[in-house]
Amino acid sequence: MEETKSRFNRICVFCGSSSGKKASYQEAAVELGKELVERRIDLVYGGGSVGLMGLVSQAVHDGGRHVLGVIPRTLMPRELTGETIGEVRAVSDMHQRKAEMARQADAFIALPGGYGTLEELLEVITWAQLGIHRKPVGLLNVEGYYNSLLSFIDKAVDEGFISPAARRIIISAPTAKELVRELEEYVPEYDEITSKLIWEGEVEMLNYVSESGV
Ligand SMILES: CC(C)=CCNc1ncnc2c1ncn2[C@@H]1O[C@H](COP(=O)(O)O)[C@@H](O)[C@H]1O
Repeated sequence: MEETKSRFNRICVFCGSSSGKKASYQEAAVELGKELVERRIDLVYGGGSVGLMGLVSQAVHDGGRHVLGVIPRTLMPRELTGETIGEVRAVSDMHQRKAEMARQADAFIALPGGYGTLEELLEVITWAQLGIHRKPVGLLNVEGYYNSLLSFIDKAVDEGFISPAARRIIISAPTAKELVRELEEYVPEYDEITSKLIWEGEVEMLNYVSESGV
C-alpha cells in the first residue's frame, strides 16, 4: 500500500455506537480507518468497541496507527462499551471527553450515527463558527445518509439563520478518500470579528489553533 504523508497527525472520528442497518455504513467505517492508515494519520475517538466506533478503531489499529480512545469513567465497564483498543484516556464526564477529543485532533470527521454523533459534529461546527478552532470538519455522507441534514442546513441559510460562510465550514463527500482529500485542501475563511475573540476557561485551555498548527 502506498503511503502518503498528510498535513494531519491525528483525526477525531465521531460515529454511531450502533452499526446501522446497511452493510455500506460498516464498510465506510472500515474504509475510513484504512484511509487514515494509508495517509499515516492517527485516530482519536470516543473509546470502546461498539458499532461503527469499534470498526473504525480496529481498522486504524490493525493498520499500525495509534488509536486514542477518550472515555468517561462511567462508560468504562467493558459490558457497556466493549474493549477499547490502543491507548485509553479516562475523563470525568461527556463534556471533558469532547474537549479532550477536540484538543487531540487536527481535523474532525463524522460517519453516520445518531444523537451522540450529531451533537459532537454540531458542536465542533459551532466552535469553528465562533473562531474557537480552525480545524476542518468533514461529513462522510455514506449513501446520502446526511442529505436531509444538509438540506436542513441549506434551508437555515436561505432563512437567514446560518451565514453562507458558516455553511462552508462543513465539507461533505460520499467516500473516505474524497473526504480526506478535501479536508487536506480546506482553507478556513478569515473572519474579522471571530478572529479577535479571546476565549477563556476550558475552551481557551484547549488551545485549538496554536497546538494543531493547521
Ligand atoms: C451505556 C451505553 C448505551 C453505552 C454505549 N454507548 C456509547 N459508548 C461509547 N461512546 C458513545 C456511546 N454512546 C454515545 N457515544 C459517543 O457519542 C457518539 C455516538 O453516539 P450515537 O451512537 O451517534 O448516539 C460517539 O462518537 C461517542 O463519542
